[in-house]
Amino acid sequence: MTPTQEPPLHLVFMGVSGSGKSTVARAVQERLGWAFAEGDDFHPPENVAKMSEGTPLTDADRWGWLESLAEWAAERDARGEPTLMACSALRKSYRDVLRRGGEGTFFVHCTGDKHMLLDRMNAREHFMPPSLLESQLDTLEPLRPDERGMDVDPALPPERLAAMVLARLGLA
Ligand SMILES: Nc1ncnc2c1ncn2[C@@H]1O[C@H](COP(=O)(O)OP(=O)(O)OP(=O)(O)O)[C@@H](O)[C@H]1O
Ligand SMILES: O=C(O)[C@H](O)[C@@H](O)[C@H](O)[C@H](O)CO
Repeated sequence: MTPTQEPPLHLVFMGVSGSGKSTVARAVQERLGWAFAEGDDFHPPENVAKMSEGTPLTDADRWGWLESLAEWAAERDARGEPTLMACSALRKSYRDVLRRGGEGTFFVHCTGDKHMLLDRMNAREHFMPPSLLESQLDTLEPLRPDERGMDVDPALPPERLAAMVLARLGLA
């Protein structure tokens, strides 16, 4: 019998702005060395301009951006390569687009205390103003039980979170 090959994993670090998805994704990237896409870098300039001036994105602003991220993963999936991505992926319908990147798509939802996130957003230099956190939280649909993924708490140190993700996936 031919052994069946597992599809490549595509780990998507998701959550509202300031939830630490890029930080934990980079900590995992250091351990695994897989290709990494920073969702912020895939936004068209109009989206960045909108967020910078404190206007939340709409669904219509997000579809093309999500499709470009799914295409990035799908290209690598076709070559049998696993990937890492940081993308807010706030709604289930957005995650449905990202799942087109490959059968092995797995979400890591960074979800923690709102005040801690606000403090962290206030302390950093970034185009996303802290005033947009509220609309991000209003838009957020947490992972449903039938979606492949896990929650992590960004109050923990990034290296610890990376170890938890690797352990959960049997990659430690
Ligand atoms: N686990 C952590 N422990 C301590 N500080 C953290 C942790 N995760 C993130 N931070 C800090 O919180 C801030 C936000 O983190 P990060 O940029 O990774 O969030 P993000 O979800 O990618 O945000 P955005 O989507 O807005 O770019 C950063 O200043 C980062 O250094
Ligand atoms: O869906 C969205 O509203 C956007 O993706 C935002 O979440 C930003 O890209 C990011 O969080 C800011 O850094």
